[in-house]
Amino acid sequence: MHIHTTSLPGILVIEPEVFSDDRGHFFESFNLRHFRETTGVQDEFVQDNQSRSRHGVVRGLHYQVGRPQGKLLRVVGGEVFDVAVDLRRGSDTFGRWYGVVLSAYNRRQLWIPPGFAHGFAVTSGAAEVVYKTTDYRVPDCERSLRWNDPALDIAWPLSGAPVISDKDREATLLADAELYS
Ligand SMILES: Cc1cn([C@H]2C[C@H](O)[C@@H](COP(=O)(O)OP(=O)(O)O[C@H]3O[C@H](C)C(=O)[C@H](O)[C@H]3O)O2)c(=O)[nH]c1=O
Repeated sequence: MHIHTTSLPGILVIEPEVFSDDRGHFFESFNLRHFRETTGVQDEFVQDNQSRSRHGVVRGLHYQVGRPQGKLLRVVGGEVFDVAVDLRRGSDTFGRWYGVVLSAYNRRQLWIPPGFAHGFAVTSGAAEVVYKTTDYRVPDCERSLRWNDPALDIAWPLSGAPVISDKDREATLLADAELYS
């Protein structure tokens, strides 16, 4: 497992060790002891999520106030451009975003600690995203940040208007968003 720091302190890109032979390949997609030892992250994961989205979908930018979720993401089919936005009031990187391509091919994983909004754009025909969270979903705590907020200026690799949910169509701008203290 190789750990890469990013432009946003706390956000990590993880590349698993892949064992290939003439049958195909094997890799440990998650090993709690190894994850904790190599990243130093001690958060506990309590929920696994999986979503499938077609080309051009943007899911996000989502976060929970009061019950922030850390997320460990990977793509098991297709490819996405995955984005985290720092919403921690007082952070040196507040309002800044980090994006990375996650795909079934590159097998990269992304660790996003609590305190960030998260979203992704599907750049393949379809994408299957699986991720662990460090707290449960609490519907009343869910918030949406506008994917195309000019204040964020996220360089989404989209060729046209994305397919988004009604919830995301009504998302909040950063200037009006509830933040993490
Ligand atoms: C997130 C979630 C959703 N749901 C139900 C609620 C809805 O009936 C349905 C779809 O929910 P939603 O449209 O909020 O799904 P996404 O737009 O993929 O939301 C996720 O997208 C971004 C990328 C995230 O990082 C979050 O994990 C999450 O907000 O699944 C559940 O039952 N449990 C859950 O944990």
